[in-house]
Amino acid sequence: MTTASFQVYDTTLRDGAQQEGMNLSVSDKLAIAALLDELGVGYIEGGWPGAVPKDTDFFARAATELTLKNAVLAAFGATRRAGVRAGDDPQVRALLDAATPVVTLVAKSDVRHVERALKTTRTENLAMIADTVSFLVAEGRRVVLDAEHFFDGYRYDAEYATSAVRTAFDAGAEVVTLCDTNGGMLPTWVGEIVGELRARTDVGPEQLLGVHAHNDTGCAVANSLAAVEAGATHVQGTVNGYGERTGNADLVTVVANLELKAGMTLLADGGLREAARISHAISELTNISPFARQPYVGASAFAHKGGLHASAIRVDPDMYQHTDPTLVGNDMRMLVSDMAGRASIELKGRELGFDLAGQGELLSRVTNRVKEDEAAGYTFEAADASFELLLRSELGQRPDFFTVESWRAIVETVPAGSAPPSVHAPDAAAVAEATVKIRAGGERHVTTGEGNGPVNALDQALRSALSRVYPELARFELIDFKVRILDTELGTDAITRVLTETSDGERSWSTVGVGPNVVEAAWEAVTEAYVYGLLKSGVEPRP
Ligand SMILES: CC(=O)SCCNC(=O)CCNC(=O)[C@H](O)C(C)(C)COP(=O)(O)OP(=O)(O)OC[C@H]1O[C@@H](n2cnc3c(N)ncnc32)[C@H](O)[C@@H]1OP(=O)(O)O
Ligand SMILES: CC(=O)C(=O)O
Repeated sequence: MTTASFQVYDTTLRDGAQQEGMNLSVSDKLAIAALLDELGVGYIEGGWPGAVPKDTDFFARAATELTLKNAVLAAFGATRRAGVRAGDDPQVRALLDAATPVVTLVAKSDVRHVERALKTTRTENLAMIADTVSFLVAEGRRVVLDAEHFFDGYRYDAEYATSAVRTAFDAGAEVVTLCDTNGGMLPTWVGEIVGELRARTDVGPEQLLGVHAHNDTGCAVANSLAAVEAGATHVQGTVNGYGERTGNADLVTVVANLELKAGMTLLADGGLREAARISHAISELTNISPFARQPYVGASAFAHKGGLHASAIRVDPDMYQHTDPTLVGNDMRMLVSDMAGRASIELKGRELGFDLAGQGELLSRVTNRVKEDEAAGYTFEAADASFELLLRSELGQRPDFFTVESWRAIVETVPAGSAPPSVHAPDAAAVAEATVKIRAGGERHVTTGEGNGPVNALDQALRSALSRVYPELARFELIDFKVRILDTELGTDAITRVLTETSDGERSWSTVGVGPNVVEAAWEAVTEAYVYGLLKSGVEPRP
């Protein structure tokens, strides 16, 4: 929402859902609507009732299942068809049946679309706008008119595009949204056109010009801001920039810019501070991985890698940050890598709960070790747990839960039937067996494990030995395993890096292993994961 004079209008559930690969259930849409309301937007466009059956259901269920405290719902649809009365057009009636306070109509404002897509006359298109808007207003609806292809249409025939806007206002529309439907505009063009349109159109005090920008030139956010700068007071967009083709203006970025840079107050209840959480929660519901480099709310938006950056940030975070991440619910993070310096290590240490200030010799040692290990193939920015264990070993604080005497793994093929058949050779199955010898709990343990591969077999054998001493280990589960060769020109002879992610059901941690042998690299990553997991479970070491 949303002040009386400025409207924040979300179209994630309508235009966002037009993104390739997005398929939301009605329950997903209801859950997203609740999150958008929490974010504090003023308007939630729920979909196109009467055209998309799921959207018809959404509005029916929303009436009883959705309690909104900040937003109102808008139903989206088109103006009446050519040659019929608005009240007789089933699509228009379906908009009424959705029973929303706001109805948003898409209408043609580019004369080429009127003549070639709608195949009607200039006059009839204006009549379609006037009739449908006035019909809905008479039925007690607040009407937003989305002037499709407005900017392209204005550049082609400004007079006609302007007449579409005037017609909508004259018929009672509260908002006319200027759409960059093809997303081909640049900010200067948008600013000039909105300024010119305002000069040509006598927009009344209760009438708002809006903007709806697609991102095909990568300028959707900039175009939205240019329109606002030129006088638009209703801005449309989608959370995470979802939408048709390359998407819509990312509404969170637009609003964050307007609130944090232009000093406006737009979201109800200080919703901007919840933006990162809500953006990620919506990613979960859309099942589309969050984009780490997304402005403001992305995981990397305030992540610092360069040693020089860290060194200045240690003095003042503002030196390398354009704003305070907590204002959008995000966090500053330090990344440790071969680009780290002593300041990066000190700040990362602080993030992990270690006060390393003033320990110059230790910081140099850890920095050098990180650089050497990274040169050998390790990557600590993707493996925070391995970095903490490295730091602890330099501090003399790495707990000794167990010691490994030796391990071995054998892989062999057996006739199909005794194990699931191999994908490539249906008559045979590859199976693995491993033996580990470790010391833990004051005893020597020699255990074996079987698995569908050597890592799985080693993991089984290790668990079987360790769980006798550390039953807590039963909760640990490997949830991701990534292998990469580091010197591609050597092919199967290359050094291998393994990254693992392990979970205890509540949180997860990442470790890294490197070696000329993939099983050796995996063994290192897996054993480090168990050490870290036991450490964080608060288990007393019993070596
Ligand atoms: C820019 C945007 O993103 S607008 C939103 C786009 N979203 C969608 O299209 C999703 C929902 N759409 C649908 O379910 C279907 O396209 C429907 C139900 C709307 C129409 O389906 P159909 O009747 O089978 O027509 P079809 O999709 O082939 O063509 C669209 C029709 O709408 C007409 N039309 C297009 N824009 C408008 C408009 N602003 N006002 C009135 N009619 C319009 C077209 O001229 C075409 O008419 P025709 O069938 O007489 O040629
Ligand atoms: C209305 C709309 O989604 C567009 O013109 O892009």
